[in-house]
Amino acid sequence: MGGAAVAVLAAAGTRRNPAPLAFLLSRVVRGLHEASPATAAAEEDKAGTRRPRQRRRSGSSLLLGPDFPDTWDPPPIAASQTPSPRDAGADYDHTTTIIDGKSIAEDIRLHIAEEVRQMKSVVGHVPGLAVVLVGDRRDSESYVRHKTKGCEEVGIKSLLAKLPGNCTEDEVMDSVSRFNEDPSVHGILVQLPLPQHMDEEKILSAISLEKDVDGFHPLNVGNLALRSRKPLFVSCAAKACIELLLQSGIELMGKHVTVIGRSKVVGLPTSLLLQRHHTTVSVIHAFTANPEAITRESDIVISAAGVSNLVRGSWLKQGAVVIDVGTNPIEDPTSDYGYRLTGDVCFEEAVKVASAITPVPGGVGPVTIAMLLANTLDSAKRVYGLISD
Ligand SMILES: NC(=O)C1=CN([C@@H]2O[C@H](COP(=O)(O)OP(=O)(O)OC[C@H]3O[C@@H](n4cnc5c(N)ncnc54)[C@H](OP(=O)(O)O)[C@@H]3O)[C@@H](O)[C@H]2O)C=CC1
Ligand SMILES: Nc1nc(=O)c2c([nH]1)NC[C@@H]1CN(c3ccc(C(=O)N[C@@H](CCC(=O)O)C(=O)O)cc3)C=[N+]21
Repeated sequence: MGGAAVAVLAAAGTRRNPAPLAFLLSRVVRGLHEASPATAAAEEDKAGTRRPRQRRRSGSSLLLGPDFPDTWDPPPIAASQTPSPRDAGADYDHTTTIIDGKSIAEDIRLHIAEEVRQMKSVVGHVPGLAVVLVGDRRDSESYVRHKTKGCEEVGIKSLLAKLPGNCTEDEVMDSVSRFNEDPSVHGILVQLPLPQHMDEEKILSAISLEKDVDGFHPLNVGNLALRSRKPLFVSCAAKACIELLLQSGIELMGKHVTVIGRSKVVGLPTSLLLQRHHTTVSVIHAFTANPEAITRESDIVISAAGVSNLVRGSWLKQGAVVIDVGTNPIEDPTSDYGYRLTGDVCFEEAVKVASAITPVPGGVGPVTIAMLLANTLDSAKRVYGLISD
């Protein structure tokens, strides 16, 4: 293979296959929805930025928001026969697409901001997201800062309960209860990991099902797994992985996807969500023998193990698509915060083999945060009767 050329998949206009944004909210939100596309387009024209991409048609596989579950329905024949522009495994002169998660997240935030503005004008309220942060892990503090900034950008009210690492479990439970009862809060996220002396399951179970924007509640996970069921919320990282693939024009149906990791935060919900998109899923975990034999057979590899450089170039089939969820802080005294982030994938090797790959940072992370905002908006819409399910 010759040297890999690298293209950045960025703004909508330059995307090879501007797959319609699997967009939020839309159809069932009368009143709110009707004004949305025109207003957003007008604003973006004014700002000289891009137009929103087309919404998915009814009956196709919507991912985000209330229309989520029809991903079980077979896609229209025409769509399924459309060859992917970068069919994984195809023999071609190699150009690797670097999938730009920052840009995709920015698009999503633009749409959310518009919906929030309309919600405010129609019902006089904005969505609210509450985060419970225990301890002072630098990476957790950084993610929470990103969440707060994201909220500010789209007009979502953000609340933070910051507790010391040596606080009691009851104090954390009290914060959760307060947010459960606060009508201005529509989503609650308890930042993980919690300190070791705390019972994570007990604390997460205390979050009201209707405010479980992380999608960790057993009913949400169970409904994600069951055909014909509708979870209220789906894990933000899982949604981010699918959104990145769809936005990059990668056909999912019938593809062999390997997910590395089986946690409730990423691996498990991602493998379940992928099945709703008719992929064949292999799951690799810490006890899997010879994982590289499985990834080498895969059209798409999604890694969420939390292990730097786990996935080497030799683990990938030529032309595979790589989604690197791993976000691993590595000590680095030369960096401002004393650490830098690496993914699970050895990027320098993988970029030579893959047809498309997400970087770390700037790949899955920003889209995960955008999905958290989307879940919070959906939750508020349910409360204010703007969703009919
Ligand atoms: N970018 C983003 O938006 C997000 C990034 N993350 C990042 O994703 C990574 C995973 O997060 P999370 O799921 O919460 O982590 P967990 O530690 O909860 O889960 C890790 C999973 O990976 C598996 N695993 C660990 N080591 C190996 C290995 N050597 N080979 C194969 N599988 C392995 C584990 O297997 P087993 O079950 O057998 O123990 C487990 O299922 C982290 O780096 C995290 O920071 C997380 C959320 C969002
Ligand atoms: N209850 C809970 N829900 C979570 O979803 C959850 C959690 N706890 N605990 C930790 C993991 C990790 N996670 C990330 C989210 C965004 C970025 C992100 O935005 N990353 C940026 C860089 C961030 C930075 O520079 O610090 C990027 O990759 O470009 C990363 C990681 C969510 N998690």
